[in-house]
Amino acid sequence: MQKSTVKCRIGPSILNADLSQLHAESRRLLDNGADYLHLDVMDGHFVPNLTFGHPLVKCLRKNIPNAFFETHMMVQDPQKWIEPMADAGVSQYTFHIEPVIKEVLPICRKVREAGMKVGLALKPGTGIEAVRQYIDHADMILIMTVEPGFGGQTFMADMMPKVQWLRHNYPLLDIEVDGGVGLNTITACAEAGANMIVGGTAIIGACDQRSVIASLRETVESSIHKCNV
Ligand SMILES: O=C(CO)[C@@H](O)[C@H](O)COP(=O)(O)O
Repeated sequence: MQKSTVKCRIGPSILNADLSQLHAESRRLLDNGADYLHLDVMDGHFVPNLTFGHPLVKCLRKNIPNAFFETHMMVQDPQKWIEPMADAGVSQYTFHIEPVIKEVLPICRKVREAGMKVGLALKPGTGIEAVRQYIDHADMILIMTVEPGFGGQTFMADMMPKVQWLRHNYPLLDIEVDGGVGLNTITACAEAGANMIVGGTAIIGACDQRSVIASLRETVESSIHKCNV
């Protein structure tokens, strides 16, 4: 009988794309093999940067009806945007636990009730113990490998023990890494056990997006395969 296992999925972050061409850029990423789109929502409070909100996601959804949309909510008040993002057609609502540490569980419930998957995100300074009790209420844990707020930063390899701990204890959990992930850093992520890979500048800035996405996938799939033989 085939062992059940996690699947590798590559989700480009569109943060550093030409946002005036968001539909075309998103289409191109999906045509080049992306499994989902990672949409970085920043409110200028939780992080010192501002991007876009549910109105833009809704427009994108109208043009791209079928792709899996993950919103990475880098916002101070994630409760506030659950309904608007569900209405905009978001598939997975990934929020940071830091500003809402006492309300994580009710927020997870509300996200599910609104029809979206739940992702819980951890900043680099947040230890895994902060999320442990909520893992069973989430579909995915996002381990940030840069300080959230900007694309193009240096990958923090010292976040890999968090990924390793999660994979060791939760063999079937979706574990995402985000920040500075590209061809030079994917092996560390894959070996630690990440299966959902967010790539920003490494994919958006590539001349050949298809081959970068394929290489990232190959590295992750070969690690998943090694763990299963
Ligand atoms: O959430 C963030 C940054 O806050 C990320 O999604 C980055 O936008 C990824 O970009 P690279 O670090 O891969 O360039």
